Amino acid sequence: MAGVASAGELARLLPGRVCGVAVDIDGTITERRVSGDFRLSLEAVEALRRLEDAGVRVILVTGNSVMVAAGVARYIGVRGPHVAENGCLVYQRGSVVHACRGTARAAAEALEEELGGLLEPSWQNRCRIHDYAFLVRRVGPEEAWRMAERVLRERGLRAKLSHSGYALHVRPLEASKGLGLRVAMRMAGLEPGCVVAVGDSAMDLEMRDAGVTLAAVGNADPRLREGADLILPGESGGGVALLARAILESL
Ligand SMILES: O=C(O)COP(=O)(O)O
Ligand SMILES: [Mg+2]
Repeated sequence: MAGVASAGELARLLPGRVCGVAVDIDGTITERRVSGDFRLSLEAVEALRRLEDAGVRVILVTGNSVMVAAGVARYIGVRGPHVAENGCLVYQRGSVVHACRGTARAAAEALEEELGGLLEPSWQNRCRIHDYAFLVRRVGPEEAWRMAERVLRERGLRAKLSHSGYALHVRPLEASKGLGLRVAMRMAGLEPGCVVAVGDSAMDLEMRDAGVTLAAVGNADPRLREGADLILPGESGGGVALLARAILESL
């Protein structure tokens, strides 16, 4: 269990000189971690801008589509590269790198056919290529996951299911936020040892595979709190603002 860092001790838990931060979007730089509430935290936006101005690279790492990731990055003003579709796409200045070879499109179509009343396709699915998202209706996420697994098994479709706390994702087997983050760090010339990642859901544990320090926001999913290197003493965007302050003070 990662220690809950106070704002004061946070700086001591960070790598020597932080060169970059990898931040999840929904639940992490939003005001709250509430499905359907996507309002960005203005203190997190300010904090990310201050990090960029101080030369600390900001990389968004999200399950959202590349269009959403690119839009959020543009209007916050963070350079990237940015990781979309839960690690499958890496975007920078108009060009896209496919970190995944496979696509879960056929699996997504099967879920839509068989579970249409329970799984509502995300509006972003029309501009996705590898990873597809569904809003869960009328049943809990665990029940939806079990039903989706059954459909994929019966259809003989091989795909990975993950839940972000906001949507059920069906992904290529090789998909991982860590895969996309490794590609993004390579493009940015950043060593994983000086990058701090921060997220809110169990899917963000995948960022640890990229060799970075992983922080959980204070209100993160318990599985992320358990597996992270540290837990921030603030919720969602408030936690990111505290992390940024500790990084800026350590520079
Ligand atoms: O796309 C989602 O389901 C959640 O997005 P996130 O990865 O930025 O939390
Ligand atoms: Mg999230």
